[in-house]
Amino acid sequence: MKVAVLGAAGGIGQALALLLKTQLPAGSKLSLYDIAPVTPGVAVDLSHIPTAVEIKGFAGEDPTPALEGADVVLISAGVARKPGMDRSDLFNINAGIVRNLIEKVAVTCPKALVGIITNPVNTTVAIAAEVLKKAGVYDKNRLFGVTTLDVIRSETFIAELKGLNVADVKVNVIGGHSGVTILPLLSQVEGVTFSDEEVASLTKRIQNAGTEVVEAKAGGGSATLSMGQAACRFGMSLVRGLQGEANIVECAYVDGGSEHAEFFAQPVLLGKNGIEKVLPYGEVSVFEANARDSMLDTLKGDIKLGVDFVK
Ligand SMILES: NC(=O)C1=CN([C@@H]2O[C@H](COP(=O)(O)OP(=O)(O)OC[C@H]3O[C@@H](n4cnc5c(N)ncnc54)[C@H](O)[C@@H]3O)[C@@H](O)[C@H]2O)C=CC1
Ligand SMILES: O=C([O-])CC(=O)C(=O)O
Repeated sequence: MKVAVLGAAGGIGQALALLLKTQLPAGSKLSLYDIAPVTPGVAVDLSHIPTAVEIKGFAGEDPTPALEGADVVLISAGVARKPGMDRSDLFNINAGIVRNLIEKVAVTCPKALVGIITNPVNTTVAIAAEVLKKAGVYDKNRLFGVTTLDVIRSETFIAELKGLNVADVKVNVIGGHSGVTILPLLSQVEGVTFSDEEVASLTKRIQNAGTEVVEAKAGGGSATLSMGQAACRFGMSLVRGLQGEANIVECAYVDGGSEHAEFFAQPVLLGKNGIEKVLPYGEVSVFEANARDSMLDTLKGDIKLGVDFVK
């Protein structure tokens, strides 16, 4: 099993690489790439951790050596938000970065499962799909926008509010990954009920959680450590699925034939070819149905921006 992290010298990339070095199955290879010259050094640093995961670091303009033979590619390369910015403000820089990296993925490891972390995810995933289509190697079951941070935040905040053991909290988060497009399905959480006020305030907190971190870091970046954990959870689920483990389900932003939009975050069953099955997200409350329907113009606009960028 070979996992490549692109953007590996960054805040998310380093946290993710550390977690993968300690959690990937024995015999795996971990390949780190970033334009930053420190990247081979990050790999040397991590190589001193005693796990049976072989790690190599690559810097410079060309990610090809890092991508050769990769089964899973996780991409966090790009710029992060500062206070006052929206995720969509990152489009101008990150769109081109994702396009260029995916062009290399298309040539070097077209069968890899690709998880896009780089914002704005609603748009960068559409860019990746268009690039892969142009190259003639698009497989909708192998491309994912990583929305796991919305899921782990929801788990954490629900457990805190309701005094639950966080390990027991399961929640689907559907839609996309920014503002109103993030929709936690609180009505489905087992063993608890929420008042209308709690639903409204908790939904808003989950939707704004990225901004909560951006403001708390006061110009020093956005979520990196919690995102490292989220990306590790998602990446490990991709790996487990590839290894044939049963019942691996994660919410992710995918081209899953949704009636709502071309890309939509919902639960997917993972397996040896990526998505084995797109799962229904289940019953929703009236509040959730309204929130879902009213996000769609925003989400579709974000997707169109990505498609138009490549076309
Ligand atoms: N999907 C999600 O839930 C989340 C997404 N993000 C996004 O992840 C991205 C990365 O965030 P951080 O790690 O905090 O940023 P960072 O600035 O700490 O790291 C980004 C890294 O990307 C590298 N980079 C830039 N251009 C590159 C290229 N062409 N090829 C390879 N590497 C390149 C930089 O050298 C840097 O090391 C941002 O776009 C951020 O908005 C952040 C948090 C959550
Ligand atoms: O908010 C940001 O810019 C980073 C992000 O996507 C998140 O923390 O959910």
